[in-house]
Amino acid sequence: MSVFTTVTAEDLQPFLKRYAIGQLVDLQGIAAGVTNTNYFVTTSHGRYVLTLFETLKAEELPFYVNLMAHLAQHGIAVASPIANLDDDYIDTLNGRPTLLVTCMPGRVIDTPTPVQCAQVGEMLAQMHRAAAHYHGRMANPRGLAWWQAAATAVYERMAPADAALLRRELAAQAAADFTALPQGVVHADLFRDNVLMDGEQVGGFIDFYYACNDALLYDVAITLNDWCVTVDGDIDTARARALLVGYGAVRPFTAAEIAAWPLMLRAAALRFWTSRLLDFHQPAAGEMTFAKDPGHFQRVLSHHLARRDFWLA
Ligand SMILES: Nc1ncnc2c1ncn2[C@@H]1O[C@H](COP(=O)(O)OP(=O)(O)OP(=O)(O)O)[C@@H](O)[C@H]1O
Ligand SMILES: N[C@@H](CCO)C(=O)O
Repeated sequence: MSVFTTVTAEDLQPFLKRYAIGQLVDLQGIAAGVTNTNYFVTTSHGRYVLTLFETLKAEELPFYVNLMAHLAQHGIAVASPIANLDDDYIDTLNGRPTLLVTCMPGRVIDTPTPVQCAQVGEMLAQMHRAAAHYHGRMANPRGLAWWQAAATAVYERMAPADAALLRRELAAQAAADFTALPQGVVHADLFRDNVLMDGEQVGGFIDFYYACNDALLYDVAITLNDWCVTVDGDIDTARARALLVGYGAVRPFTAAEIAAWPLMLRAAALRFWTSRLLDFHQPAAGEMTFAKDPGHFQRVLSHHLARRDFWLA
């Protein structure tokens, strides 16, 4: 469940008076998600999603919320933040910072088709273009230094062969330099469960709370590693090609990106291998965790290491 902070209709009515979105008609807790409390809020004007932030503080939110507003203004399929009558996107309810956004069409899908992957690739490239003039800045909080610290915390609990693979890959990534690649704002967590698909179209990208400034190619690799791999962690060629063609038709890959692609796919796998290892071996005290399988991203990485044919464009 993902209602950590309960909201009743009585709580919501005075809150909604601070907005211009009509009268409350219905309030439903949303079961999916593990980080924040989310509710569908239906008013006489339409359907919205209310998020109560359980860990992020109000002062940490403007980068993400202003980014969503910027992208929505440029026609990207993201939920559009709704401002209150003081012209603030971030408000407070039951002791938590809040955000009210438009409800996006579609649903999370488990088994995407190549056509859906192409649409996600196309929207991701459009998102990168639209974010090019976004003024907010955010260093990647889950970059190399974080992977190294996470690995240090879990090495001794890992099987020696797995720990050795992790050490080798961290050394390879420490020697890599992606700073000359095209940079910009990346979502950095565009897994299937952070995209609503409306049939074959992208209904909306959600959950921008890992967004940051980094190499654009990193975002492509993270997305492909989730949308276009089989259950055993190998690339599904048809889905991968579709996603890359969809992306490249909007923002063609540069020669430097093509050269960096094999190592970037591994970096993106390493990012989630290390975070899942940490969640698995060292769940944060008091946090409600549903640890995801770290072994999956170890297998994704191993397949990338064994691969000889890296097709990007
Ligand atoms: N703007 C939106 N329109 C429609 N549905 C939404 C919207 N935002 C969120 N949802 C629904 O709420 C669910 C949970 O949202 P989300 O994944 O952002 O949860 P979270 O707990 O905030 O984040 P996390 O994925 O990190 O656990 C989504 O799977 C989706 O069904
Ligand atoms: N998408 C991540 C969890 C949220 O960062 C994972 O599957 O490990």
